[in-house]
Amino acid sequence: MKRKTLTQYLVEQQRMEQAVSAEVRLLIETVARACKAIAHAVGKGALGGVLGSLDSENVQGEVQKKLDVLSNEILLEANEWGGHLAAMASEEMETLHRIPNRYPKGEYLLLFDPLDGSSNIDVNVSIGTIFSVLQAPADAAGRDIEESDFLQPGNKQVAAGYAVYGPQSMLVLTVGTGVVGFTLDREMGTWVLTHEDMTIPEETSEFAINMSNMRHWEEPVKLYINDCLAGSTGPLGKDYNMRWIASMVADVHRIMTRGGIFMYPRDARPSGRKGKLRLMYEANPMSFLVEQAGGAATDGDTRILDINPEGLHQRVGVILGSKNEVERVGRYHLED
Ligand SMILES: O=P(O)(O)OC[C@H]1O[C@](O)(COP(=O)(O)O)[C@@H](O)[C@@H]1O
Ligand SMILES: [Mg+2]
Ligand SMILES: [Mg+2]
Repeated sequence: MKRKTLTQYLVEQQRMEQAVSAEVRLLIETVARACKAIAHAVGKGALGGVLGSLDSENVQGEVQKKLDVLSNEILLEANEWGGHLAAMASEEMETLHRIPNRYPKGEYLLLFDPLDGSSNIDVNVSIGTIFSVLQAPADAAGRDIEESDFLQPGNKQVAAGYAVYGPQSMLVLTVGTGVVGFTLDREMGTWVLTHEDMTIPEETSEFAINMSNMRHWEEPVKLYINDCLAGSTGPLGKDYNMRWIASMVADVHRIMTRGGIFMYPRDARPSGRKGKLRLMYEANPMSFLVEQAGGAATDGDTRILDINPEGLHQRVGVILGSKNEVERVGRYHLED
């Protein structure tokens, strides 16, 4: 059986489903090309001199790894001259990056976490790239894009996806017509459609959370996890399994494949009150994908895709995955 490539899939989405414009199709192809270059750099590891940290910190005060910066540069360079973007924003940059005047401009905005799971880079565990596409507001035509143009709720995303650099490199994508997955054919250098119609089972008995933060969590999360730990003799009546890779991309990819619930909740630490993960670069694109695959995503109280962002680097509590389990955690919050 001859499989479709990413290009063929996108042409179909444009011509037959009218799910993407020609610009978005080209934009996604450009992001995918950049992810291929990042996959290549990741694969070289110590041989390519890409492991280890730099002396710099990003805007969030986190030490930057060489691969954080390299991946950011690859994405910026690949997308600058394509003519489909008005501006970009990244977890690794303090403010937006407007398309320079020497290049043609388009009407879309691209946001990304260039390298997700930074703590796993040097230990050879799966990492990834997450991206989100928005349309610039109509009144932005003919003027410079501002940060406020990016501050749209996640339900306005035109497309979102992630690449996971693991035993295989995969690109998982939604343009609002379900979720599909492509595997990188390393010999041919092509993204090949291998996972059609990815769906998350509604039920699960597998949770993912960083248990070392337990003492800081809010009460509903503590109660829920305690009930999971109580297993089949506890109130939930079943034994749970636990996984925590510490790369959101890899944890979400597992959930996309076999279900589960992923939680990085708000907590009582000054650094955790608003959550750890970033709304615009991590929570929104992943929530769009998860919902398109039949799952759910909230911050405990509110659907993530309905949150009105206040800042580019805003953080948020994240609870996402199998629908019935996410709703269950929502009930713990309601009872609080
Ligand atoms: O080290 P912790 O607290 O378990 O946090 C892990 C989480 O942090 C992240 O690595 C944050 O992303 P970055 O690596 O892009 O900063 C998530 O991918 C992951 O889920
Ligand atoms: Mg990240
Ligand atoms: Mg990152």
